[in-house]
Parts: sequence; structure tokens; C-alpha cells
Amino acid sequence: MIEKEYLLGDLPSLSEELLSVAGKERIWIFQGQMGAGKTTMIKAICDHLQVVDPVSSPTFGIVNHYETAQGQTLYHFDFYRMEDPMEALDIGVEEYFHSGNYCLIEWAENLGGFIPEQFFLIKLEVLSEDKRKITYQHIDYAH
Ligand SMILES: Nc1ncnc2c1ncn2[C@@H]1O[C@H](COP(=O)(O)OP(=O)(O)OP(=O)(O)O)[C@@H](O)[C@H]1O
Repeated sequence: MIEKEYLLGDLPSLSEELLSVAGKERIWIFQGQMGAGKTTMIKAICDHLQVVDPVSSPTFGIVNHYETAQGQTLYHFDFYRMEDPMEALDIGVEEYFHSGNYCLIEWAENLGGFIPEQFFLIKLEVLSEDKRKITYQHIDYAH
């Protein structure tokens, strides 16, 4: 597990680091309270992957689809408003997770039994107004 402090200005290099450490893992789970900086970090990662369309918090849909300049597809999930994990099944979450595309997930806590067995876990914490703490690690419940 890696732990470090970061400022907004560190996000471009931090995104690059995360993409490198995550390796082949395409399912990323972001944990942290409201305002911890999950959406801001996902935006930085999308910027690094050269996402063509602007990224915003998916307030109205559970999942937003993005496309990179290289034609790569990326999914951004926000399960904050989901009350029943069965809703995730309804939107085809298992197909998304098996697609091989990046799945960047906020509020995976609400997925219940549909949380994947293997993922890259990123935890964010507020240290002060402009300073955050990140811890990241690979999780594998299958082995
Ligand atoms: N080091 C930092 N990293 C990320 N965000 C920061 C940092 N310093 C200040 N901020 C500010 O904190 C806020 C983080 O909001 P953001 O929407 O990313 O949080 P969130 O975890 O996605 O919350 P929510 O669950 O409500 O969507 C932004 O306004 C951002 O500018």
C-alpha cells in the first residue's frame, strides 16, 4: 500500500503514476467522503488519457461514457444515489466490468454483492483545504 499527500497541482503527475501502478487492472474504485476529491482525480486521469469530451460528475446517470483521442472507451460510475444493488445489474454493470475498458467507480460501497473481486483501490482523505491524502493498493479477493 502506498500513501502520500498531494495538492491540486500534483494531479497530472499523480494520474500518470496511478495509471502506471494499476498496470492491467481496469477496474478502479475510489473511496472518500464528499468533497474528498474523487471526481477531481477522475477528471485528471481522463485528462491524462486524453478524453475528448469534458468530464463532469454524473449527477443524472449512474454511468457516463467517455472516449479518448485514441478511440479508447472509459466508464465513470457514480453509485451514490443507488439504493438497491439490483439497479446496477439492470444497467449491465457486469458487462461493463468485463468489457476490458477502464471502469472508474465512485461509491462502490452501494454495489453490495456486485463489487468485483479484483480491483485497484484508491482512498482519498481531506487533510486541509488544499491538501489531500491518497492511499492506493491492488485488491484481490479471489486469491
Ligand atoms: N489536493 C486536492 N485534490 C483534489 N481536490 C482538491 C484539492 N484541493 C482542493 N480541492 C477541491 O476539493 C473539491 C473536491 O471535490 P470533488 O467533487 O472532486 O470531490 P468528490 O470526492 O468527488 O465529492 P462528491 O462525492 O461530492 O462528488 C474541489 O472543489 C477541488 O477543487
